[in-house]
Amino acid sequence: MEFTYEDLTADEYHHRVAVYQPLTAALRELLDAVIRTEVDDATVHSATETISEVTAALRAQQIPGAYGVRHTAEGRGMAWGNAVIGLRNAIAPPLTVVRGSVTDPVVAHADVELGAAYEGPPGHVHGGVVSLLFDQVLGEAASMTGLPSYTGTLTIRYLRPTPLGPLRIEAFTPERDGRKTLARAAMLVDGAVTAEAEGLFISPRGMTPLHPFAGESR
Ligand SMILES: CCCCCCCCCCCCCCCC(=O)SCCNC(=O)CCNC(=O)[C@H](O)C(C)(C)COP(=O)(O)OP(=O)(O)OC[C@H]1O[C@@H](n2cnc3c(N)ncnc32)[C@H](O)[C@@H]1OP(=O)(O)O
Repeated sequence: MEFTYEDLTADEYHHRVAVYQPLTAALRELLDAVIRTEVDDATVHSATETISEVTAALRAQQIPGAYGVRHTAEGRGMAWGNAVIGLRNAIAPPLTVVRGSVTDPVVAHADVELGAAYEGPPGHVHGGVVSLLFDQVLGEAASMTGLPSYTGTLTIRYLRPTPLGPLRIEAFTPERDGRKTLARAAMLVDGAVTAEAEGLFISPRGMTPLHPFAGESR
């Protein structure tokens, strides 16, 4: 697995954010519209053709595979294809994880609003999506102990169905033991817990330690 660096100035970085964030937001709107539309067949056929044309235009110049996990020389994370936080990924909710201090009782949190694209049970969030969100927030909380870590084991306790709409995830103080870190988190809707998660995160041998950090993912 390779993490790459992009030699971007801060201005170039912000320029790319300004270019791609609206594109991703527009596509996210499109995903929602496709699920909820009730227009006639001719309009659907016409929309399909238009979308194919847009896709062809974007494919005119492409990288060969996935986006990868890139960082700027200043250390800004650019996991822009990431399934949960990717700035260029319209299927990412998107989640912005706000990290505080590793000594805070809630070390990290994320607020997100999930719409029709994340449905499992009627009107409620798919269980796999709940797990997806927890994985990212727990992983970021675990990595705040100084070692970036991969998920070894993830256990979710689904206490009640989580309705689509706004929700919050809070991660609590992680417990590090060498290369292993235990992280816990809760999912809340209107202040009531709908699910709890516990994950064991393991840092592969030889992983470069991070300085403890605060801020936002992406
Ligand atoms: C300014 C810059 C900002 C940067 C900001 C960065 C933020 C960064 C945020 C990242 C946020 C990511 C959030 C998403 C995280 C994913 O989604 S990661 C993707 C899913 N996970 C994977 O693909 C992991 C796949 N597995 C592996 O790569 C390897 O099995 C692992 C997990 C690295 C472990 O391999 P290993 O190091 O060779 O393990 P090994 O030496 O055999 O065992 C070490 C210890 O762990 C235990 N262990 C090993 N595997 C497991 C397991 N699966 N379960 C439980 N225990 C295990 C062993 O029993 C052993 O325990 P002890 O005997 O020491 O007590």
